[in-house]
Amino acid sequence: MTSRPPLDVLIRRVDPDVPLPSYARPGDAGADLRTTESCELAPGERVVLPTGVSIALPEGYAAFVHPRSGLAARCGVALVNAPGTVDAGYRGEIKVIVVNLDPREAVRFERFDRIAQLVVQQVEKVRFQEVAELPASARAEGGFGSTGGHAAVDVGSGGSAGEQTGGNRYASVVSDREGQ
Ligand SMILES: O=c1ccn([C@H]2C[C@H](O)[C@@H](COP(=O)(O)OP(=O)(O)OP(=O)(O)O)O2)c(=O)[nH]1
Ligand SMILES: [Mg+2]
Repeated sequence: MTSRPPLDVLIRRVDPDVPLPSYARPGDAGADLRTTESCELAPGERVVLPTGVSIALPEGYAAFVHPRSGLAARCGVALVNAPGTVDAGYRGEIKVIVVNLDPREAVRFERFDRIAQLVVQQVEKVRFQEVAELPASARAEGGFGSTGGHAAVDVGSGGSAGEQTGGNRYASVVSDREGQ
């Protein structure tokens, strides 16, 4: 099997001392990102951590900031927006939005700890072609547990994705409506 040569991605250190993102093992999909700031997160607390690097991806690519499974399993650390999307045109410092989901324990990060991993992928740019009817498919409109295995979520008529029936358990996104 022939493997493709690696893609060259331009990178700039915002923090001159930060180690560059690197793959821990051959075959890894994600290159580990480090934080340049130390911090302590109380249970439930979130923080935006700098990584000390910015990149210039070729057009047609995006980078995705994924959580590290070990941190999630051991400490309950998650990324609020996982996976974070780094656009090809973004030249700012890559940031990581970390949350401590452990109900009891604080979590501490030291400078240069590995906090997330960056997966670079080719992405399609699409042209949306509006039609009155979409072509038929086996799944049709079935979603959210429609194949069984657990109680299907009733999203109701006009309900937003993920809305729970019988309660107001979804967060309002009012502040995001300006851009629509
Ligand atoms: O985990 C992340 C996610 C995003 N970004 C940067 C790169 C990305 O190109 C930019 C914008 O991200 P996104 O499009 O997800 O955020 P938005 O809220 O839609 O902001 P914008 O209005 O700037 O697109 O922020 C990060 O550094 N880390
Ligand atoms: Mg955006």
